[in-house]
Amino acid sequence: MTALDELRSAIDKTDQQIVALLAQRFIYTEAVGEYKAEHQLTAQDPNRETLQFRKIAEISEQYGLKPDYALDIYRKIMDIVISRHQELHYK
Ligand SMILES: O=C(O)C(=O)C[C@]1(C(=O)O)C=C[C@@H](O)C=C1
Repeated sequence: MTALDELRSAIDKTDQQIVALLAQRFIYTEAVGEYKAEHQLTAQDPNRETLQFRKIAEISEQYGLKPDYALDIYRKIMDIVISRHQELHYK
């Protein structure tokens, strides 16, 4: 195995963990979406997002990750969640 193969194998293992956690997160956000639809709450909650983005930036710094990288990824994740909540709301 070359050094490149070893690095790619480590990336594959990490991707497996990321996707498993992402799937778990979407299970929770699906339940939030059902709750919101039932209680007529808006799909997006900017105050909650502000708190989350602050926390995500802090955690990124703790792990030596550029906060902008994590914030970009989380913006995308939350946009997907918001679209899904809108779907649940109007179904
Ligand atoms: O906590 C909520 O209210 C959610 O809908 C979940 C979530 C998230 O993915 O974390 C998604 C959209 C909201 O704008 C805020 C947070």
